[in-house]
Amino acid sequence: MYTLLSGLYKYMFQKDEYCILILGLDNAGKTTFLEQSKTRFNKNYKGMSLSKITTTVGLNIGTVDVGKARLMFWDLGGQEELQSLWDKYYAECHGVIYVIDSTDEERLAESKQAFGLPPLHYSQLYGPLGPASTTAQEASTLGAPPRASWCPPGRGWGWIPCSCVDV
Ligand SMILES: Nc1nc2c(ncn2[C@@H]2O[C@H](COP(=O)(O)OP(=O)(O)OP(=O)(O)O)[C@@H](O)[C@H]2O)c(=O)[nH]1
Ligand SMILES: [Mg+2]
Repeated sequence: MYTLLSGLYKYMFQKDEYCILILGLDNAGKTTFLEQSKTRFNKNYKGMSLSKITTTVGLNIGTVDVGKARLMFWDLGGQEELQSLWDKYYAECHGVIYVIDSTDEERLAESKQAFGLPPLHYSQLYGPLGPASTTAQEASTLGAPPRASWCPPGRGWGWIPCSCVDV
């Protein structure tokens, strides 16, 4: 009886958990995105002032509940010396959000290079990365690498222009 009830409870209330990496160059807006997501989706969360966000050394972890899903975000530091740590998290994550500051044209090439990691890293990814929301051509215009080099075959991907400040 206990097993039955606990199974029913889990079915009704337990959320599916997914780990999402937030990557991108330093100053791209990763932590701002995480703070805004927590503020927007977590009812009782009192967001910190965006002006108080400083560069991330290590990682920030944030949880956001969306419907029956619990998203555990890992926001990693984007400074060059920290980028070598990114691939240590791929095997554990279900998806990646790669943040690019599209107004920082001088660093678009650098951003593309930082994400254009060897296919080996990406083959460790599993789970859908999200619905396709734009074409490869549009992505390419903004400096994103061609899909084949950064998204494993059969995985979903999307390209979503947004602002994390004017929301
Ligand atoms: N205009 C504008 N500014 C933004 C946006 N997102 C972030 N910023 C600003 O960009 C700066 C850097 O934001 P962070 O969130 O600290 O960047 P980060 O990617 O976490 O940087 P690291 O922790 O160093 O890797 C801050 O001054 C933010 O206010 C945005 O959507 N629009
Ligand atoms: Mg940060």
